[in-house]
Amino acid sequence: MISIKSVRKKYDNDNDIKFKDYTFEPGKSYCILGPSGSGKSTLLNLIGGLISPTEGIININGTCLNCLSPKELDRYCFQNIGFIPQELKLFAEFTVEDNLRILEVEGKLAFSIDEVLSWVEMMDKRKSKIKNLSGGEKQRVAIARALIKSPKVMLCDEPTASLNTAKGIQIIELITKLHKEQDNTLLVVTHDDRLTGYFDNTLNIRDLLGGGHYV
Ligand SMILES: Nc1ncnc2c1ncn2[C@@H]1O[C@H](COP(=O)(O)OP(=O)(O)OP(=O)(O)O)[C@@H](O)[C@H]1O
Repeated sequence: MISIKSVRKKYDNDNDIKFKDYTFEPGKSYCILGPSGSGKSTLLNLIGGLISPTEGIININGTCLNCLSPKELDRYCFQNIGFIPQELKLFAEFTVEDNLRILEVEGKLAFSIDEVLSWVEMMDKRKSKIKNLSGGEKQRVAIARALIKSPKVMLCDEPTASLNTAKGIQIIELITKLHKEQDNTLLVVTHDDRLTGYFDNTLNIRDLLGGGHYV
């Protein structure tokens, strides 16, 4: 279960975003829709522990994220959260398998590289450098990288943004299929309203914003 309570993020330049209290149920998938600049990435980054709230509490399965020390937070997020950012942050000069292998220095991985690459149908590209892959293939590597820890929470920021419609749908089908198999809680933020049918729940970011920014 993920709950946000009285959460507010005030950026240095006075952008001030307040979120309504909300609980995301365990094992469910959520699509959060909203236009550019509406606060989708802010919400995801807060839940993923990448940024801290100015006020409020973010609780994941009984752990208050913003009560942890920076070191505890790093460890918690590594073990419990699979994050697929909009900019995938893969190492372009490294091979597919080396992009996964470098995670081993951070901690024990739940699955083998072979397992996760077979789930995302990338076994034949394991020796390819990231810079030589298509957008959809890179997205598959990012999915494998997030899943290899068997996280209880999966967060995806605009997973179809750089893909054409057919490839985008394939990626969403893959993410939601793996979510069901792995029984994690899945949050996908997107501006693309063609994706809504693939999720247990669809929210508009308006439903989650509590005034002060987006009205
Ligand atoms: N680091 C930052 N410093 C200051 N303002 C920021 C920062 N990050 C985001 N913002 C502002 O907060 C608001 C919400 O941004 P956010 O990135 O969460 O929106 P978004 O819905 O994810 O947009 P997009 O779909 O374009 O990624 C915007 O007005 C943005 O300019």
